Amino acid sequence: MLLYGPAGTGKSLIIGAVTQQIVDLCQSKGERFGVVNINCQPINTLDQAVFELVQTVANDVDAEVGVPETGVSTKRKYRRLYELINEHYDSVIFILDEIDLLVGRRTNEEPAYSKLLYQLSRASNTNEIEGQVSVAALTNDPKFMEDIDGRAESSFNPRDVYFPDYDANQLRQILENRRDAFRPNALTDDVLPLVSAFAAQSHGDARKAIDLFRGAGDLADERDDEKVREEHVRESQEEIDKDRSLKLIEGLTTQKKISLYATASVAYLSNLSGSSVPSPVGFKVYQWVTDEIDADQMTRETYVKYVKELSTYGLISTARKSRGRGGGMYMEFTFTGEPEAMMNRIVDDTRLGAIADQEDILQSVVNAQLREFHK
Ligand SMILES: Nc1ncnc2c1ncn2[C@@H]1O[C@H](COP(=O)(O)OP(=O)(O)OP(=O)(O)O)[C@@H](O)[C@H]1O
Repeated sequence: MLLYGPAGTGKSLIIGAVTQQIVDLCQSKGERFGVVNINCQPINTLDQAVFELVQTVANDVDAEVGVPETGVSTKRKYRRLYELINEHYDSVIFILDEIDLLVGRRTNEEPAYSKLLYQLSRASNTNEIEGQVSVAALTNDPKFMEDIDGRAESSFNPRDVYFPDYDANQLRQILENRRDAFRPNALTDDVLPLVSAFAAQSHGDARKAIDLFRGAGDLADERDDEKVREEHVRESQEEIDKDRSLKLIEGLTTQKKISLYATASVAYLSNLSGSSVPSPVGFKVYQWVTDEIDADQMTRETYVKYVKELSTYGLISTARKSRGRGGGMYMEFTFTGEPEAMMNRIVDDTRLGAIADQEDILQSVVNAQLREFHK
């Protein structure tokens, strides 16, 4: 089977629940049904994946692993895997969670997941495993099968099971079952519908819906409020959104980070009221910062382009302004979130740390430039 769909739509949960039912059913008939479940995310190579499978089975049946992790061929590991399975199970299902992440080390070779799927799904045909073999591959990637080798595709040839996003009703039912995480009567009536509606609107991910539900509870708890109310849900959602946009910053190139940092510092360190940043001032501060840390210096157009780009992430808004007759036009940047939080996020991982240590000087540069601009 190929279980695919976006994150948090219940793929792992459902395959776990269904196989548990099969295990129980088989047990009542005196059959041994093995469930061999691994998550491929931390695994780098085919060899490690096979070893992980051996370990998982050995653990489950309380047997010796029987092969060393390194220093023997992958073939030996497969052999040990089949040996353990033949000894202890009548039939088996391999569950390979996050299968698309098992790519292996070499780029121009058949990916590791393709080889693994090929081997496991044909192990029954080749009699390496004596009983029935099922393979369930779980992935978020709808195009997963496109990268599978033709040979693997014809032996794996899965039945597709698609897991769509949950809608608000489904999320509500899922959360209903988690009411017991709260004290009796702690939830006001609008909390569950609101969490479900927010979660359905933005992603349909049960894991995130549960996080939001818990976040609202945490907030009420921190404030010693008797009940969890709508406002706790809204604030908790705001926190999550804020954190998400800050995370975006981490992925920016160094030049974009410097541009954003300089602009944010004008908003944060300005002695003037209001935190909008005229682009000529932002650019002067940007030049000062690049000089200080000895980084390349882009033109003013590029600087403005970089900062404007951030408005597409909703971090800032931009407006065109006129300096009055004969003064020309400039852009004005206004931060939607806290400029200080952005600056902190940036210095976490760049050379800009050196600038953060001289905030006094930066502040005087910012204010000198602002005075100059408004003269
Ligand atoms: N139908 C459901 N009923 C109750 N809880 C659910 C349901 N679906 C998902 N959950 C909960 O949501 C969380 C995520 O589910 P799960 O790990 O199964 O998703 P997934 O589709 O495998 O996601 P990923 O691709 O991110 O691994 C888990 O805590 C799970 O218990």
